[in-house]
Amino acid sequence: MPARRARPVRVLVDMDCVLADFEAGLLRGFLQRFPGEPHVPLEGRRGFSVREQYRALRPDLADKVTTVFEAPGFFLDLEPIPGALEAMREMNDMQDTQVFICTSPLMKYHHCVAEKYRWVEKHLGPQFVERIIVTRDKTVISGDLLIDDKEVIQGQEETPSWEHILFTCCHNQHLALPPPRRRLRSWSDNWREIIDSKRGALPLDPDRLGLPQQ
Ligand SMILES: Cc1cn([C@H]2C[C@H](OP(=O)(O)O)[C@@H](CO)O2)c(=O)[nH]c1=O
Ligand SMILES: [Mg+2]
Repeated sequence: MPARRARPVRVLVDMDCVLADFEAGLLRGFLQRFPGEPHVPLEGRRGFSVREQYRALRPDLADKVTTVFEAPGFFLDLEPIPGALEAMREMNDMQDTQVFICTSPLMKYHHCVAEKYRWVEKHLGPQFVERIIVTRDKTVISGDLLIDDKEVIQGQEETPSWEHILFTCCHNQHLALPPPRRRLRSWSDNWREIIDSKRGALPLDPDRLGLPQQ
């Protein structure tokens, strides 16, 4: 039997609503900017798109809420999700584990992209800046796991290499996931077990088994 070398588990971690608290920042910004207008409280959020839910509340609110997340400083000032920074550091130090931050830019990318880089440098340091992947299409990025709050992730690749782990967020917490789909409820949940569940599927490492190398 040809011996194959083990490869690390590659984990792609989404940024907004997984590392950075987009939803809380958005609500805070909306209330500051439009104090007299109706808003959607976090416990009332449904569906990925903030814009669509504000549009349903009142059509002109769609453009108003958009000005909040397109404003300079919005992405840079987001608070980290509880436990996210510690989890990323621990994951990055784990043996046989590769961590990447896999994030999509807004179509109006002007502030968003640079601020995402600055946010990572500020909260996680320069070694994580090297791990940033910015893409509008996450299906073409290869990995074993993608931890992401967006319910459905589609793109050019119909069968992405990763398993999508839905990270729980106010807008997706009520969704019933069809099996075998898995969730990570927060960074206090069992992310280590989820990573380890991918190790069994990897080719065996001959060094560890004491097998001759080829
Ligand atoms: C417009 C919008 C963007 N975003 C986030 C998702 C993307 O980041 P990420 O891929 O890091 O989750 C980014 C660009 O769309 O902004 C939301 O989470 N909700 C929204 O309604
Ligand atoms: Mg996200």
